[in-house]
Amino acid sequence: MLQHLTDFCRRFYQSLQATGWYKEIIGAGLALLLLILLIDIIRRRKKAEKWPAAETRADPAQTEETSSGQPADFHEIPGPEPEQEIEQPGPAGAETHPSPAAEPVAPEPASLMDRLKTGLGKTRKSLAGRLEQAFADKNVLDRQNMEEIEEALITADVGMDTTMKLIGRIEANAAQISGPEQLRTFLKQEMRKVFENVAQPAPVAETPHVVMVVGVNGVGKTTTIGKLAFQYRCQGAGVLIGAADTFRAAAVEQLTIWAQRADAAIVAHRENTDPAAVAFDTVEAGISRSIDRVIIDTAGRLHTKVNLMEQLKKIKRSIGKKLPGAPHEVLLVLDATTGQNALAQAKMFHEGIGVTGLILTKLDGTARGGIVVGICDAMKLPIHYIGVGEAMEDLQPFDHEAFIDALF
Ligand SMILES: Nc1nc2c(ncn2[C@@H]2O[C@H](COP(=O)(O)OP(=O)(O)OP(=O)(O)O)[C@@H](O)[C@H]2O)c(=O)[nH]1
Repeated sequence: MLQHLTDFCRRFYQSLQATGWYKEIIGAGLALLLLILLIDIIRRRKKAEKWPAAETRADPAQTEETSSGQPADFHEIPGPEPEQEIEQPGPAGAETHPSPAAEPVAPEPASLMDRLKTGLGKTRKSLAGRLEQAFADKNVLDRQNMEEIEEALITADVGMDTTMKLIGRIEANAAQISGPEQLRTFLKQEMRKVFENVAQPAPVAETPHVVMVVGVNGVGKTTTIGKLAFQYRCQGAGVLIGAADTFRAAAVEQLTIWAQRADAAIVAHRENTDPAAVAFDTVEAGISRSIDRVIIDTAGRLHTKVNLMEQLKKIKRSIGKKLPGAPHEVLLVLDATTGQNALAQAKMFHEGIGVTGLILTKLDGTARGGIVVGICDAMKLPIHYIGVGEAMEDLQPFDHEAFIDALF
C-alpha cells in the first residue's frame, strides 16, 4: 500500500516536472492553504466576539421518542464539549451538581444597586423633582401642594386607587410633614407597607422546580426567560427551557439564542406542534435528567382561533400531569412602560390561569416606575424580578427596600 502511494507520488512529481511549471503549481497550492487558514482564524474570532457565552453551552435535552408519541423532532442546541456538560443525573432523588460552567458567579451587590438606581433614574428624577417642587415656597401641607403630590404619584403611574390611599394617609399625618424630606420618608414607609402586605415568593422545595412564564407579546418575555436562566445558572442550578411558543418559528430561534447565552439547555419541537406536548416533554426531560429548574415559555398571542387562556390552561394541566404539583410558579411578565395597561393584563391572566408572581420589565425606560407599587397593591401578588436594562445581568430579584431607595 505504502509502496503504491510512494510510486504514485513519484510519478505525479515527474509528470509535474515534465510540464516545466511545477514550481508555480506548488507555490499556488501553498498560497491557497495559507489563505484558507487565514479565513478560518478570522471566522473563529468573529464568532467568539459575537457569542462569548455560547461556547459554554449546556447539554441539550434527550432525543428519544417523545412522551406525546411523536417521533423525536427536537431541534436542540448541539451538545457541548465533554468537559462543559451539565453533570448527568445520578439515581432518582440524587443531588445534582452544576457543571463547571455553572459555578456561582454572584453579581456584585454594589453594582446591582447602581444598576437599579440608573434604571429607575427617569422615575426618580420626575417623582423627586415634583415632590420637591410641591414645597418650593412653603413648609406646610395645604390643598395646593396636596394636589401637586397627587399629580406626582399619578404621573409616576402609582395608579389612582393606590394614590388615593397614599394621599389619605398623608392627610391623616399632615402634622408630621413640613417639607420634601419628611414627605419622602413618610411615603417610603407607606410603600414599604404595601410590599410587606403581599405574600413572598415560595421557596424552591422540589426538583425540578417548574416555572411557567406567561405574558402578551412584546413585553420582554423571551429576553426575561434568558435572563432568568442566567440567574439560576449563576446560583449553580442546571436549567432546561421548554420552547412552548410553537406558533412562531422566530420565537423558538430567539429563545435558543438566549439559552445559549445563558448556558442553559432547551427543548424545542417543530413549528405549530401542540405547546402542551412541548411542555410535557420538557418536564419529562427535566425529571429524567434531574435538572434543577425547568422554565416553560408560552405564546403571548395565537394565530389560530384557539383562545389564549384555554391554551395556557392546557399547558398548565399537561405540566401537572407529568409532575403533580407543577408548575410551582406561574410568572407573568409585564412591560412597566405600559402603565395601567399592565395592570389590566395582570387581572386578565390572574383570572384566566392563576398567576403566582410578577416580573416587571423595562423599568429603565420609563418615568412611570410607580406602577410597581400600584400593581403590587392592586393584585396582592409578589414581584419576583424587575428588568432594568437589556443586558443579561439587568434582571434583578425584587428587593422592595432597594427599590424604594432607588425610587426617591
Ligand atoms: N430597556 C429594556 N428593554 C428590555 C427589557 N426587557 C426586554 N427588553 C427589550 O424588549 C424587547 C422585546 O423583548 P422580547 O423578549 O423579544 O419580548 P417578547 O415578549 O418575547 O416579545 P415577542 O418576541 O414579540 O413575543 C427587546 O428589544 C428586549 O431587548 C428591559 O428590562 N429593559
